[in-house]
Amino acid sequence: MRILANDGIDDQGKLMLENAGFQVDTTHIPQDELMEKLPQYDVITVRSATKVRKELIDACPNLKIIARGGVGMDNIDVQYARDKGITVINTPAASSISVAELVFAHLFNGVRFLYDSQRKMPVEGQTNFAGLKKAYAKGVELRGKTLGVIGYGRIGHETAKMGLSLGMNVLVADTFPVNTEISLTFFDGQSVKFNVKQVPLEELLQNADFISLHVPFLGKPLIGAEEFSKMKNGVGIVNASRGGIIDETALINSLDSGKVAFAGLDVFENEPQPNNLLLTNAKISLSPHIGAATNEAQQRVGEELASLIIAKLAGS
Ligand SMILES: O=C(O)[C@H](O)COP(=O)(O)O
Repeated sequence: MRILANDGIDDQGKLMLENAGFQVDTTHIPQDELMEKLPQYDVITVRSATKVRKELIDACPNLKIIARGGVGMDNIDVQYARDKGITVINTPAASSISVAELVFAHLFNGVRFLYDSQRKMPVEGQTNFAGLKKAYAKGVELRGKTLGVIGYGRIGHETAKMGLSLGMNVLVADTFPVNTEISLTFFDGQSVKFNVKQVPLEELLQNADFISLHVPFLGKPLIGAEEFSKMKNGVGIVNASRGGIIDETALINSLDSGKVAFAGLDVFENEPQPNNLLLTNAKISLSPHIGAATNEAQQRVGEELASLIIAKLAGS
């Protein structure tokens, strides 16, 4: 059995697959060469970079598994592949903590203007230290503020948990009723139970000081001009889920008007070449789709993928 790990796989996961007798190839094959080369493989593992669309699936009649190391499967024609008898798997839980931590990196960045101060500090060796100190004197604390979590799946849950740990009040909005109880376990093993409050989206928009999005992209923005108009003045918003969930033009307008104080963006409508107006906006904290890009998350992803592939192919 040959496995193409086209967007890489953590060493431990690779080793597990090799120990199980699979040949694992980690050489990246460019998208336009996959039609020709993928038919030699039984399994392809991808992250979000490689697209596995209908034409590619049709070109690989012997493909047994498409394995997504990560959560979002919008780069794969999942139902089409399944209809052809191909197993499609992902690792929905492995990266939740890492994504939630990135959300807070953006939030801390936002409330203390780090995204802007880092751009301005090294001005040709002539940093206006006192001026900058004054410019960034009005930071705010997260503690005691209200965090609105839109989408309460695994990552939303982890984000809510971190918010509670920081002493934030947490509102969640989801299309389904959710279990609002959260148990926080500390290093000494003690657990304390807290509750988030589930509210309609509109109520969340009106009451949250900070908003974090954790929903899939369903073809049109969930947050546009109308939603921004309902938010508190000076709200901070973070999107580490999928590009397109926030209408980027509406976001820029809301930042310009001061309605939104700052945004943290890990994902963009146009990846890998986001709109330049976002990249150069002084009120946006930026990262290049790295929510799951930690050693720990990628190790968990690799091990989980390997286990799933081995379980599926064992004996076949
Ligand atoms: O859906 C995901 O798991 C995240 O967006 C991470 O995507 P990546 O594996 O391409 O970094």
